[in-house]
Amino acid sequence: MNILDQIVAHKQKEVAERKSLYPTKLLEKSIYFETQPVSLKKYLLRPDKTGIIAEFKRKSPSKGMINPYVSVERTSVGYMQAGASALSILTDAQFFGGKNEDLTVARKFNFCPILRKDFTIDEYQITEAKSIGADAILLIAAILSPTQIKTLAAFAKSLLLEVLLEVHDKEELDRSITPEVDAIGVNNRNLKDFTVDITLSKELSAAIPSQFVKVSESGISQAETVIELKSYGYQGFLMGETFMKNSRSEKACAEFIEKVQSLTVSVNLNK
Ligand SMILES: O=P(O)(O)OC[C@@H](O)[C@@H](O)c1c[nH]c2ccccc12
Repeated sequence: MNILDQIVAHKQKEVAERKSLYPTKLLEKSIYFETQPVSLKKYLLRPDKTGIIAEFKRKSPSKGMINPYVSVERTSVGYMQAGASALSILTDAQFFGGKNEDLTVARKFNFCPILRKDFTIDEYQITEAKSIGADAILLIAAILSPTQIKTLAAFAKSLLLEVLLEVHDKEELDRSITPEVDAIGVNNRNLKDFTVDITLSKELSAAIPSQFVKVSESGISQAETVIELKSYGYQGFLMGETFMKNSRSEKACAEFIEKVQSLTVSVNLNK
């Protein structure tokens, strides 16, 4: 079984367990059902920001342990102070070392949009995302049918959550695209074998209709890459490891963003 199949098999069990432990009715009592979410889309389009979605990720199947003891409070606040446009918080425990509480902590200390990064296969997880204070959820085309994507995205919208749809090739993009989603993320990492190739974002950019915000995901480590991807129409850049592999992830993020900003100034001067 490839890793993606293993994750989905585990998720199915986990969701079934959670459903009986914390029924939907209980989740709906959360205060976050009464608060207005912050739009990820809007923040990514703000001209005063760089479009970086900074991710909090302790470990991953591809890299193993990255930064197991790091503080979510310090990192998330630091990411936002560094000028990130949004946060992505991995809540999967088994494969990424995350938990729902990480997102709740980030929510408590930040006003920015927060993407709940998990492997969503069931409406229950969307209610859960809302209940912990998320503003947006991820749907991964590789693990969902087109009908599931449409239904799950519509359900997210009904809870005023935005949807980032992740694709890894043209075929996935063509079959999964639906007006219910807000942004399309091209994952440069192949989730089946972990190879990373940024050219994928460049190749797929023209095939993404302009009504969707374009996000390039994974494997970005150079400020120059962000500038290049911007010229291909990308407005969002999802970055985890480049920041998280440093003991002071927020400092790495601040330095990266400064570099992007100074390169942006020189690109504009040369126009
Ligand atoms: O750490 P990186 O290479 O900067 O990648 C971040 C993010 O794109 C990656 O964590 C990711 C993209 N899609 C996912 C789906 C599930 C879990 C994780 C991911």
